[in-house]
Amino acid sequence: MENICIDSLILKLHDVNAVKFGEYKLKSGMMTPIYIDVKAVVSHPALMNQVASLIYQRMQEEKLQFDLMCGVPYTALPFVTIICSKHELPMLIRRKEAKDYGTKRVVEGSYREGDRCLIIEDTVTSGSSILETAEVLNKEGLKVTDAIVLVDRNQGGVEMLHSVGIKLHPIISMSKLLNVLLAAKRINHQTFQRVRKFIMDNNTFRPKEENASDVPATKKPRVEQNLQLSYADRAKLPNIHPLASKLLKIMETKQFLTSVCLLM
Ligand SMILES: O=C(O)c1cc(=O)[nH]c(=O)n1[C@@H]1O[C@H](COP(=O)(O)O)[C@@H](O)[C@H]1O
Repeated sequence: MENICIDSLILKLHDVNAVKFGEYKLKSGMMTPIYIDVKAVVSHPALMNQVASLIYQRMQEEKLQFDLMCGVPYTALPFVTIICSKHELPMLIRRKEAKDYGTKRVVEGSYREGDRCLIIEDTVTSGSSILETAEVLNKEGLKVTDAIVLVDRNQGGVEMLHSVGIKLHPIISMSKLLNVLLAAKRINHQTFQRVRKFIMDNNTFRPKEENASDVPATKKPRVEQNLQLSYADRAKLPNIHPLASKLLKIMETKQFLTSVCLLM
């Protein structure tokens, strides 16, 4: 029953262009062949309600204990509003920037020190956006132990958040999404394999002991994973030094010319 529901939701998300294939830039700066654009759902009220119901269903299945709910700004806000209004649950709004007038608050709503706050997010890649919101809530004296996400891109967000004591509960995983789209012939085998490979090659999480310098893994992809990329792809990596990028581009051209010479 749950599977049927998730499968049809994935197809509806694809119908409204909330699942995009092409070349998109992630928050980390990395280029991706797939982008989950949950914002597209806001113009489809029936789908909005369905997503909100699935999030609520997940909260119940996991028997999550909390005093308040908060969405990661901005896409998750309408879903949290629907859930909190329908089930009469208290919610908080986290501001991205503090106001420089009025109350100057970064978290709007009523809460007490020690209250448990459940975080809701639309898409997770590295988990850094959820962590950022959790840190803001922690500074206000709130506790965050759990978060729910509509789409987990399977790129290390669950593991990263686990390492800081937050349990992430994904509703749709990237692997499930790709399998459903392939089975429904919404994408072909080539796209399926290309996106799957990108996801597998670009896990953003590195455990603490490996990450000795404490640089976030999102900003420091695995060297061995990068070596599997072509020279051209390595030249496009977000934190590549401009000189290294130039050299890699030259190497790509040289490799191409060598192949042409060999063919002649
Ligand atoms: O930039 C992203 O990583 C990203 C990928 C995607 O497919 N869809 C998407 O909405 N995002 C954005 O990236 C955020 C999650 O990335 P992390 O903070 O790395 O987990 C989301 O809050 C979105 O703003």
